[in-house]
Amino acid sequence: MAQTTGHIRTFYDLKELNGEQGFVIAPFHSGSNKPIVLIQPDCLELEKLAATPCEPLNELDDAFEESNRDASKKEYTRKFHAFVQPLQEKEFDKLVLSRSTTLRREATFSPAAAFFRASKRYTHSYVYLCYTPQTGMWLGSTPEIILSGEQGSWSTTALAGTQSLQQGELPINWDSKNKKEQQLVASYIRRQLQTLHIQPTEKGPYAVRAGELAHLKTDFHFALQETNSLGDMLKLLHPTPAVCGLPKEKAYRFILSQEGYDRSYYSGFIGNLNPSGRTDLYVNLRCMHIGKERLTLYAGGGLLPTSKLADEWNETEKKLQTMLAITNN
Ligand SMILES: C=C(O[C@H]1C=CC=C(C(=O)O)[C@@H]1O)C(=O)O
Repeated sequence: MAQTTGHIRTFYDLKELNGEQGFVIAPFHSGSNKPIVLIQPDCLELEKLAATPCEPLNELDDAFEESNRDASKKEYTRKFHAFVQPLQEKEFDKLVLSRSTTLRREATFSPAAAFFRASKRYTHSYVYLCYTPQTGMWLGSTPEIILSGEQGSWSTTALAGTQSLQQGELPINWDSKNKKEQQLVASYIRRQLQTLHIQPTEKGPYAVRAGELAHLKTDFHFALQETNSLGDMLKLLHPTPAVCGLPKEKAYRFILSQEGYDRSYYSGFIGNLNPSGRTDLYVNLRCMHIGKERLTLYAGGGLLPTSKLADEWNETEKKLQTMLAITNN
């Protein structure tokens, strides 16, 4: 889908999405040059656009690429200790530490071809390719729903804990760290829904696939009497402890000040918002920013006081593979 005419809508508070309809891309944290962007499509047949010359990627890309340097293993190690210490001192129950890595964009790289490769390969995930002048171009394959539904029937999920598939199959056993990591997300979601007097029905936790990885997931199903406050609900859910931490506000501030780089649209959310039709919004994970000269890939992982540096680093490496695997033919 595409919006070919009119102004693109931008917002700085999720509440402003109440009553709005369109395709949304929201950052982890919205600020002066990181708006929540709402595309209101007027064209659903992209073939018709093929004849229209494309605008070149705008200047934002250069600034973007400048501010997103790689976090080396050394830098990651320093941050890992800076995150684990307050966890061990019980200031936080959970913190998600993430990083980005940058690759040179090869002349042969085609965003559309990468999108089709991802769609074919990641049948269990939501695969998107999105460009707006405000956000630049993003491609992702995410396993995590933040809010989906239509009419009276809605759902959200608690997805956390990571293991590799075992000979292509879902693992049966999960260690206590992974279980705890996911339980913290599930109990946060329960609490947030309770503040709206919502008593969801639950399914899980159960193991699900995301590319070559497996996660633990709990589904929460609930009814909504009216759908004009989806922005309020998103504000209540985002950022979940699958990408942020607990306690929420304190963890959010800690990450913004200590993670040392701008997550941009990684770990925000993306998808269709339609209060009078169907909504399907996903946490923006396993994604990359496609710049003029560089590709910036993102990945993070939930830390608990017991987390081990080598395991967490390896987990981010594996998550980065999701996008790496589709950048080459
Ligand atoms: C933060 C990410 O994943 C989240 C979703 C599933 C499992 C996660 C984990 O095991 O840490 C993360 O909470 C990411 O992919 O960058």
